[in-house]
Amino acid sequence: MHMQLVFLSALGLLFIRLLLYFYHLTTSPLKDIPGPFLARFTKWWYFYRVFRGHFERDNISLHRRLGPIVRIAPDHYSINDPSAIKTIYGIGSNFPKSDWYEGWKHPSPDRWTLFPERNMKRHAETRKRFQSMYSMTSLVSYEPYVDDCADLFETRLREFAQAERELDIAHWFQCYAFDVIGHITFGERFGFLDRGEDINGALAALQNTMVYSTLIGIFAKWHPILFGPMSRFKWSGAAGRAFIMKFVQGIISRRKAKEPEEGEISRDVSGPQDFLGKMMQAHRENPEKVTDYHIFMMGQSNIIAGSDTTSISLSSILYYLVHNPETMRKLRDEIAQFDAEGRCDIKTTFKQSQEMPYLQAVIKEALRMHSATGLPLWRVVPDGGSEISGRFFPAGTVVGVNTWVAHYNDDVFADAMKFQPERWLDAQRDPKNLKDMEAYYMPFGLGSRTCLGKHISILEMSKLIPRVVRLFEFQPVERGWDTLNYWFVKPTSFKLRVRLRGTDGKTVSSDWI
Ligand code: HEM
Repeated sequence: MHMQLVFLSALGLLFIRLLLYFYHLTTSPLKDIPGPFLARFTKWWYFYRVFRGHFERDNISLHRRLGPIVRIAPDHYSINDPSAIKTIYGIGSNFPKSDWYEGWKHPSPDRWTLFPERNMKRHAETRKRFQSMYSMTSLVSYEPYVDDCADLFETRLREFAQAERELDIAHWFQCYAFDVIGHITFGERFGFLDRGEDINGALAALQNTMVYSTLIGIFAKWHPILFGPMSRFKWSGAAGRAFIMKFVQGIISRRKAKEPEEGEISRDVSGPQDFLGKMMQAHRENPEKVTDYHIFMMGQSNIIAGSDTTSISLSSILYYLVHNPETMRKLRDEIAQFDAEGRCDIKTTFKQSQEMPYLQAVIKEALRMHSATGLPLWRVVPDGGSEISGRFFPAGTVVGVNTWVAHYNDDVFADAMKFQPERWLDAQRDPKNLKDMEAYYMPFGLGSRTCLGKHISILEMSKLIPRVVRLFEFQPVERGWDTLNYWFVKPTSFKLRVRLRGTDGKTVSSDWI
């Protein structure tokens, strides 16, 4: 009898829920917005599509078929309209990140981090406190660390060239990006470039974290329930996050143990100074403003947000160069010309790289064609609702623009499927076109949540690309590549043959044997 009562109450509750659900469905002002049939009722459609690992393609094709606003899940709308950018992401827009970002943090409220932070006040305060460490003027203090890693990267490529062995350059870019971010953040390289292997399983741990966070975020309520039990399994993304946290804590403790006394600290700000050094100095000066938790949290953010993103972007730049020989030729011509004028060293300085228009256009266009992140940047419509793309969206609706959808919009980027660095140079003569493209160009996100490490990643890319392109020739082993999108759209492999171009870095060698 007792069991029967429980069963009937559960059934009753389910029925009421279904009724409310259908009431919402039929009265919603957004009910006529098109989308896959299942997406009207459940998030499982979105989950399944993301799980397959190619959501950027699904998202583009949905918009091509169904127009600028598409339903992806109940109350979740993907937008493809340049006019929506300012409303959703503009500074002061007040659209917080959605609960999808919950999956990117430890479930404990005390263990918040910057990237998934949904409390807009705490986010703004924290960001303001640390943004000078990521500024253009700070880059000078990080440049020697990048040079160190670029030296090692060059050595590894020379070895592959000499041994006439093909290499997975996506993997080596990952080694480079990890070592650079380790060096810049903690003053020590992790050693990936020395060994070329996944030391202590850190790369795998990060990848597992990506998959876990991307998927669990879709059903964010499950994250606090599943995180604990799943952390026990080494292969799981939850364990991956725990691994990275321990890894970062370990480095910080080692560094603290080595830290000199207050009086011994060098105040030479013109020399290289890593992130941790800067943070620890700020902590000593004002321990309440820069706490131990801040030091840990920002260090961890750099590793998670700044390694794969940069390596994917480097792969993308080289991918489009090796598949577009004419672009490669033009880039080499620019490098040779700047070299002849004494304006481009082998270890290209950041300043020199910024003066090379074709190099910058190549980087920009490659990041348009293949952006590191490939899911909509979900935000919640604030109180009072909002008009987006000619429709009124009630408060609480989740809306987002996917970088890939924006970048493949033919109205903004003519012939968007085509890799054309020249579009950025030609647009200099057409300010309206340039303004439109810039406004819908978002590889680093937008507005108050735009990438904090953007300048650092541009430093890493701008220095390495001219160096390898002038010293080496590359031949792709296969045309095209495969990618997997678990938030980061990662190439699964990118195999190349590599050959030295000649000691002067100018000789173009004969055909591949
Ligand atoms: C080419 C390389 C990179 C790309 C394409 C990239 C892309 C992005 C994007 C798209 C966002 C915004 C995500 C959103 O709105 O949901 C973001 C945020 C962020 N990125 Fe990057 N990133 C790169 C490199 C880096 C590096 C090197 C660092 C650190 C040194 C970094 C640190 C961060 C942080 C801390 C945030 C969160 C900012 C906030 O919420 O205020 N990123 N990045």
